[in-house]
Amino acid sequence: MSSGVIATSAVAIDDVSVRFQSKRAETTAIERVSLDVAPGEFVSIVGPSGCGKSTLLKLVSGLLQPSSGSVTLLGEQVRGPRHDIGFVFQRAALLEWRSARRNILLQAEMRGMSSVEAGRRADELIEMTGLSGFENALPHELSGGMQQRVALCRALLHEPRVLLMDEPFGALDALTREQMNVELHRVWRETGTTVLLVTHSIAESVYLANRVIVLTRRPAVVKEVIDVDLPSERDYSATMARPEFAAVTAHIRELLGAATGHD
Ligand SMILES: Nc1ncnc2c1ncn2[C@@H]1O[C@H](COP(=O)(O)OP(=O)(O)OP(=O)(O)O)[C@@H](O)[C@H]1O
Repeated sequence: MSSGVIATSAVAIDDVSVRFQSKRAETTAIERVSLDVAPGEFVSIVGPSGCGKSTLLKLVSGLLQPSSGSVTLLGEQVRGPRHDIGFVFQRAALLEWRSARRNILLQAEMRGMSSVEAGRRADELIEMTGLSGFENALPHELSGGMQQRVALCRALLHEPRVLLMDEPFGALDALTREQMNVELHRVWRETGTTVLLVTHSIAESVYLANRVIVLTRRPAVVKEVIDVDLPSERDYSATMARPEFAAVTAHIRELLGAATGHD
């Protein structure tokens, strides 16, 4: 940490606004949003389409600078692209000519990691995400869920303390998505990584998170922050059947209904 200050938050978004300027108009995507994410926390972000969720992740990764306010990642103000994070997008974006394992190892090559250490870590992640036996398969030989697992392994290879996920399971069928939720939850518990997840699925947002941030329609402001009071070990079916789960998801649905103005 350059400032010598001990970071109490993994991510601190402080009074951030984002305005996009074009020749035709100015769009305010985010309006005075503040959010603190503790180390090791799993935070889901939900909100109406186009409200500014991806913009929020871009701010944290340093791909975008706020118009006002500040973003701090691991104790350092974000002033440009940060390479000490992991990022998983909706599309796995794998290199078609490289095997699953070599796609994962791409991360190490780009970072100049020791190949022995990277290989050890890749094998550990392959095992953790159930990809064993498919290390040498090419992307077109993998299912959509498997491709996303490879993308997850690639994002975790350098053991980032913060993982950003932008609708990572949006292109998967419902059943595969549930399986990926269970796996992601387990991987998160095993790695202790701080996760910020943008999702359109209310069930996913609640099943995975310690907290759910509900944003309003654009310009996004924080409508409500919901603490998820569920056991940290979460069997999927048992969690879905819990009355607290039903109550929280119903509450979020209501908030989003109000947020989109269709109420
Ligand atoms: N580079 C940009 N230039 C101009 N406007 C932008 C830019 N990036 C995003 N926007 C606008 O900012 C708003 C928020 O976009 P963003 O992608 O963050 O929304 P989102 O909540 O992630 O959407 P979705 O849920 O549909 O993926 C939208 O109105 C979008 O058109």
